[in-house]
Amino acid sequence: MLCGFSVAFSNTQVVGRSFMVTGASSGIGRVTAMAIAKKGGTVHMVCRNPDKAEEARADIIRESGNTEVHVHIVDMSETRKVWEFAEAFRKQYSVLNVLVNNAGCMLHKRELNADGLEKSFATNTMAVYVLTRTLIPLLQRTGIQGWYGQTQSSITVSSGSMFVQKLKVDDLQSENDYFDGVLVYAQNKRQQVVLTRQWAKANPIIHFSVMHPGWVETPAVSTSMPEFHKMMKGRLRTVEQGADTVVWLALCRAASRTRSGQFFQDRKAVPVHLPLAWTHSSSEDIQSFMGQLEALANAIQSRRPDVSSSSSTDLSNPLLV
Ligand SMILES: NC(=O)c1ccc[n+]([C@@H]2O[C@H](COP(=O)([O-])OP(=O)(O)OC[C@H]3O[C@@H](n4cnc5c(N)ncnc54)[C@H](O)[C@@H]3O)[C@@H](O)[C@H]2O)c1
Repeated sequence: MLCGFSVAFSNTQVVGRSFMVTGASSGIGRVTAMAIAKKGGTVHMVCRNPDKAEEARADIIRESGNTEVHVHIVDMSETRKVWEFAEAFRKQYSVLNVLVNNAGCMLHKRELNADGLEKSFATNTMAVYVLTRTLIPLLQRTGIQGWYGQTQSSITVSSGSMFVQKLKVDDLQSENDYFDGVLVYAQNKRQQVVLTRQWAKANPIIHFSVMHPGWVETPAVSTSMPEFHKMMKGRLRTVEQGADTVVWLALCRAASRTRSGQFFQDRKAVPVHLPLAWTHSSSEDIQSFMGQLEALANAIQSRRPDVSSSSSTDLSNPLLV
């Protein structure tokens, strides 16, 4: 079990550095936002529920004494809203040092967002893709502007469930088979791992990482996997233990000196496939996946605003035909 932060790390201060954490009002995201605030960083909390977000913000300010904590209300399942938020943020702020893609969900019913995308995919994959892609120029600019010797980073909270999934490229919207929310979630988490590798290759100035927090006592587990939660009672990690590697990746210089694009567990880079696994992807599949995300993102960006208010169940949606 983890034993907490190392001595060198406990001396880290990040005053003046700017961090964005999605899903920051509860669980791992909230602990991460708190840890950053306590080290003096500016925190941008991206949350869906305004009341929970304000309650978390007030708690973080009270406990950390840091008032540089800001709330942005965004429903990450709504791809166009994510893009609009990221665009506005990129224009409004001149600095972003670290992006933590933490918001995630496991849904047990297939539902579509206003863009016609399946909501688990939209939240876990498309939101991460659109937010990161839109903010990469800001992360790069921040590096050029003067954080010499300090790397800008993007961290994505994936899951160990991705180990049982091979990237599937022929049904990103989970239209063809019975909708199994656990498998769809695991597939999305594999997609995050693939994305991280591709971004690392394409953007050498930024440090990309993706990680598994372990199995953690959070609302996500108790509400989405009640049976698993019951079975694991007393054996789940505390939320602080679950957030440890995210916080380490976000704050520690040693973390940003590791090779970009890797998957971390307990502060260590580990292989993204189990021994003898069948989960390796061909380069054609990876290119197809990246191409599909790019096409979806471009289609959403180029749509006229009046079209985005169409019905969430509109199967004639141009994005999906
Ligand atoms: N708890 C675990 O055992 C575990 C294991 C592996 C991976 N994870 C991952 O850790 C991350 C954090 O989850 P957690 O365990 O802290 O649970 P949590 O439920 O406390 O946190 C999830 C956060 O994501 C936010 N979120 C979900 N959908 C959103 C949406 N549409 N728009 C905006 N925000 C949204 C929630 O509001 C919440 O703040 C998730 O990505 C999850 O998949 C958790």
